[in-house]
Amino acid sequence: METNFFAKFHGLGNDYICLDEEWIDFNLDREAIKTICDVHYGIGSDGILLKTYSSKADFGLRIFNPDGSEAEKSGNGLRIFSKFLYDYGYTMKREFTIETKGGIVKARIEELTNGRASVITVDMGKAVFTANEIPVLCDTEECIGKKIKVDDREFEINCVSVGNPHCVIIVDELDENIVKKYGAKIEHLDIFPNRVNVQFVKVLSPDLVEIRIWERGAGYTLASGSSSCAVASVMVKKGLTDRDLTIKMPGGTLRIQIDENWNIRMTGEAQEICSGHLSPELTEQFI
Ligand SMILES: N[C@H](CCC[C@H](N)C(=O)O)C(=O)O
Repeated sequence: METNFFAKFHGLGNDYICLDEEWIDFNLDREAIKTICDVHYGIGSDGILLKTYSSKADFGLRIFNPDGSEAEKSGNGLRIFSKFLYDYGYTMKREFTIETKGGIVKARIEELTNGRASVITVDMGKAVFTANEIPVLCDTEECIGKKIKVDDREFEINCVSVGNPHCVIIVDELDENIVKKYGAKIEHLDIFPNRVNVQFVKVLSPDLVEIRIWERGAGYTLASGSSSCAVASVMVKKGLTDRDLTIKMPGGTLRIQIDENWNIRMTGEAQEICSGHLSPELTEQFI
């Protein structure tokens, strides 16, 4: 590994830049994150995955959104990070643990293609519906099937945490314009003290749903692993699907399995895009 080395990956079109905290010579602060994630002043990305030391798991991971905020969990991010660890020789194991701000998860390299990780499974932890653990301000213990009004429109929301907070809205038809207009407003509602990720979901069959995503701190993305975990948990809670289901997104599909104790397993692909070094003219701004 060399100083300021980076590798860029995507998980179903949700892209991330991997950095190793032992190999960066600048301060990865809010401004640095926003610049690196900017498509004009930086590389461009839906976020940064920073490899850190962990005393509790095999590896540590910090997850940053392109607005500079830090997330507790990222499903696509965890598959990508697992691939980064395996492909770049940080581990020879096919199964290992990763400590995130939202808890310790277990990753498994399911398939290799040409010796590189291609399909990864992550045990993402448990779905939590208790309102004050999400958090969401709500007059009942759980915020399931609650009606809210946003400007001129009413929505029925179902809130869940999978380490990071989510607001799931079931619709008959998916409309990208609605997602972009109201996702941004819902993200910042006062009832969500830490903001929230928003998903609109259309049920297609007992084992297939389609979603559109507005991510906290990132906006409209083509796919989201933790969103898929959140949606699957709400679907099972409301009895709308099987416990083993496929989530269809613009960027592709993920398989999610929810067990009787609300443990979530996510399986899907991750692909490398490019690698290289951040130039001194970029990083010297942040020393
Ligand atoms: N924006 C999210 C983190 C990234 C989630 C998404 N990219 C995924 O794959 O789970 C948050 O602030 O909680």
